[in-house]
Amino acid sequence: MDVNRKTAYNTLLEMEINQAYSNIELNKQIGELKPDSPAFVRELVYGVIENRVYLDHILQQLIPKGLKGLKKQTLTLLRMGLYQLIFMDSVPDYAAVNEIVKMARRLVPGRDGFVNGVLRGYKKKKDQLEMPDYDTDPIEYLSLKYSFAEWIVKLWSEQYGLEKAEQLLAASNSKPQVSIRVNRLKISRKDLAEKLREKGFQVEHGRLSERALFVKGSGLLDTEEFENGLFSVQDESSILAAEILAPKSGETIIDVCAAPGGKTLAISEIMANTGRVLAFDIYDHKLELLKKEAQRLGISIIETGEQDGTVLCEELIQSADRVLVDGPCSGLGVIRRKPEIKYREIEDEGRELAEKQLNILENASEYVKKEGFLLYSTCTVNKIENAEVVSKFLRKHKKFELVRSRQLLPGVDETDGFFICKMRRRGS
Ligand SMILES: C[S@@+](CC[C@H](N)C(=O)[O-])C[C@H]1O[C@@H](n2cnc3c(N)ncnc32)[C@H](O)[C@@H]1O
Repeated sequence: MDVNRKTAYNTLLEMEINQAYSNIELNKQIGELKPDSPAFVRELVYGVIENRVYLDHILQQLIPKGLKGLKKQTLTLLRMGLYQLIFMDSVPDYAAVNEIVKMARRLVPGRDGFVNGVLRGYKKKKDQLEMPDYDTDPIEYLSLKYSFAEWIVKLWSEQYGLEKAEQLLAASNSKPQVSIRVNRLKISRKDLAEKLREKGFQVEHGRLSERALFVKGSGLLDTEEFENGLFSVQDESSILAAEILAPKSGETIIDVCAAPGGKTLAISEIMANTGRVLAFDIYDHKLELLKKEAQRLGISIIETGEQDGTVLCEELIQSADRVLVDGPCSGLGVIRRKPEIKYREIEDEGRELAEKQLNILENASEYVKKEGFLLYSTCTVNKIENAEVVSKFLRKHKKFELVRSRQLLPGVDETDGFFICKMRRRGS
C-alpha cells in the first residue's frame, strides 16, 4: 500500500472517529509511518479537510443510498479518491482511482468494487452534477463554494449580511502569515528583525502591535534566536489583546483560562518580568507547556494552578489589578489554522458555550480590585459568544464599565478572527 496515502488515510480516519486535531494527528502519523513525501500527505489531508462539504455534496449524487450508511473507512477513502480526481493535477486519474481501490481491498474488504464504481462514476457523470444556484439558495450555494457547514454560513450572514459573510468565508480559507512576538526582555524589535533578515528571512513590522513581526522563510523554529527565547510564534490579535490589557510592572494579574500560555507569556514580557502573574486552567497538564515556554523566554513571575473558572475562588476576590478571561469558544476565528472547524457542529450556535463564558467572566470579575481592569477575549467570530456575553455581563454588573471593544476579522485586519473587550471596575 502506498505509504503516503496510508499516512493521509490514518490521519483523516482518526479525525473522523476520534475528532483528533488535524495538525497534531498529521505530525504523529508522519512521525510513525515516515512517508516518502510529507508534502504530498499534507496536501491530500488538508485538501480533503478544506473541501469536505463540497466532496460530500458530490458523493451524495454519486451514491443513490446517500452517505449515512457508509462505514467511516469507506467514506474516508472515497473523499481521498475524489479529492485527487478533482483537485490534484499532479496525480493522473488512473493512479488516483487505482491506488484508492487497492487500499479499499485491504482496509474495507468486499467494498473495493463499490469504491471503484463510485470513483469511475464521477469521471462519467462529472458534467451532469448539480450545484445550487446563488439566487435560489445563497446559503447552500456559499456553503458549497467555500465548503463550510451551512450553519456557519447562515450565522455569519445573519450577523454580518451576505456580502461580508462571503468575505469572511473566503478569508477563512486563506493561509495566514506567520507572525511572531518579539521578547523585548531580551531584544528590540529592530534588532531581531535585522538578525532574521541576515539569515535570509523576509521580515515586516506588524500592523497592530508594536512587538509583532511578520516573517517569511522556512526553518524559523530551528534558529538560535528561537532557541534562545528571542521570540514566540503568535498571531498579532493575541499580542494585541495582551497590549490592550496593558499590565504594568509590579502589578498582580490573573489569567483564568491560561493554557497553553501565549497571552500569559506576552503579559509577563510587557510587565518586564516584574510583578505577579497567576495562570489558571481547568487542565493542569496543559499548563506544562506554559512553564517550559516561560523558561525558554526567561520569565519567572508566573505561578500556575489547576482551577475551574466556573467555580468562584474566594481567596482571589479583589486581589488583581487586571484579569484576563480568554475562555473556551467555538474557534470560528481560527479556521485558517484549523480547517476542521468549518464543519464542526456546535450546540445551539454557541449559546451553550456563551453561558459558560458568562459564568467564567462573572467569577473572574470578582477578582478585579476597585479601579482595576477586566479583559474578555475569544478567538471566534460569533456575536452570541462575544458582544452578547459582554452586554449581558455589563447589564448585570453595574460596577463595571466598558472601556473599548473590538472584533478583528481575517481578510479585514489580516489577523485571526478575534474579539477583545476591555472593561473597568469603578472605584465605588
Ligand atoms: C482559548 S484557550 C486559552 C488560550 C490561552 N489564553 C493562550 O493565549 O494561549 C481556552 C482555555 O480555557 C481552558 N478552559 C476550558 N474550560 C475551562 C474552565 N471551566 N475553567 C478554566 N479553564 C478552562 C481550556 O483548557 C483552554 O486551555
